[in-house]
Amino acid sequence: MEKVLSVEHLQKSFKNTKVLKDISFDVHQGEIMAILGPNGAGKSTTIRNIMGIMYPDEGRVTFHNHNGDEIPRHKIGYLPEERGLYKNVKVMDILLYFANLKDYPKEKARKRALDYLKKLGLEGKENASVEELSKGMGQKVQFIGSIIHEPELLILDEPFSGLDPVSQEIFKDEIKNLAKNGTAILLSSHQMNLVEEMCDRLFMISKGQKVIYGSMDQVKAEYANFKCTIRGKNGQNTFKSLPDVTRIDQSDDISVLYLSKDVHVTNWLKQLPNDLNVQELSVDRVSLHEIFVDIATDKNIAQEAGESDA
Ligand SMILES: Nc1ncnc2c1ncn2[C@@H]1O[C@H](COP(=O)(O)OP(=O)(O)OP(=O)(O)O)[C@@H](O)[C@H]1O
Repeated sequence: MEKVLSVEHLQKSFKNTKVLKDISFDVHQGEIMAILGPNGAGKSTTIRNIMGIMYPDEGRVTFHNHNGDEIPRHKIGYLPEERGLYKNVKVMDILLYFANLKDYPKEKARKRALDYLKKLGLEGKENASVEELSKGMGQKVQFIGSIIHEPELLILDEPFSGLDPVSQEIFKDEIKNLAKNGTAILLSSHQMNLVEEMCDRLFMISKGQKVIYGSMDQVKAEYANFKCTIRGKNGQNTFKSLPDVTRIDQSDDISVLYLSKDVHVTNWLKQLPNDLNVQELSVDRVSLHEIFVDIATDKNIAQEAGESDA
């Protein structure tokens, strides 16, 4: 698929602190690319540099063949982390205002607005004033505002925050639909389960630096080793002679054994000691959530596994 956005070697400092250190990634047509990282990692700063809200000290942002101020911003949709809509304005008026800012035809925008209000469970709210809406409803309206003009690239900074689980699912499906229809999507989110379900590729950043970059499948193959969870009364010594165990977490009667990368699971299971107390046993892949927590807490799964590059 065609490359829509390219971020190359971005560097940015605030006062004397470097918050972006050589950030590079691409977003392609029709894909959902996640930008992930702990609080303060530099996600929003990266996004603000892409949007031209601030400028990088080094590096460049390219949208199709355009750089810097030449980028046609009306072809980009943006849901910022900071939410806010004018309070005493009708929902439809504010959506038409967003469309107008992007030079999008008014009648087409009205039709799209009504369609999306319906899809997002806000049918009949077009004449409500924004101040009558709940926080989640307001967020839905702001989301519609970011896509009303059929952008080629959609940047969503924490789109799920503050939404109930049902609304999160609706947003997730809608974002997937947009990608299916060709929109390139860059998504920042802390909801790892949703990211894991919906994203094609991910870029993980920690302390302003790349830690992981690759397709979801590559990342899983590279970092999501197996773990074996055993419920039963077992001491640390029980597992001492077991091969291919990189870490053991034990609390009460639960032991979680993290297995090394290329372990053959069935062969490994055969080596469990005979005197093991097993009430329950499961073998699973480490989730994206666990990979994230390890990186954020400097346990460094990523460094152990080696870096993936897309
Ligand atoms: N305008 C600014 N002036 C000074 N420092 C800033 C500014 N904006 C961001 N920072 C700093 O840059 C770093 C990265 O912040 P950023 O908002 O990009 O992180 P983030 O990954 O989006 O975090 P979060 O998940 O908490 O939203 C932080 O240390 C933050 O304090």
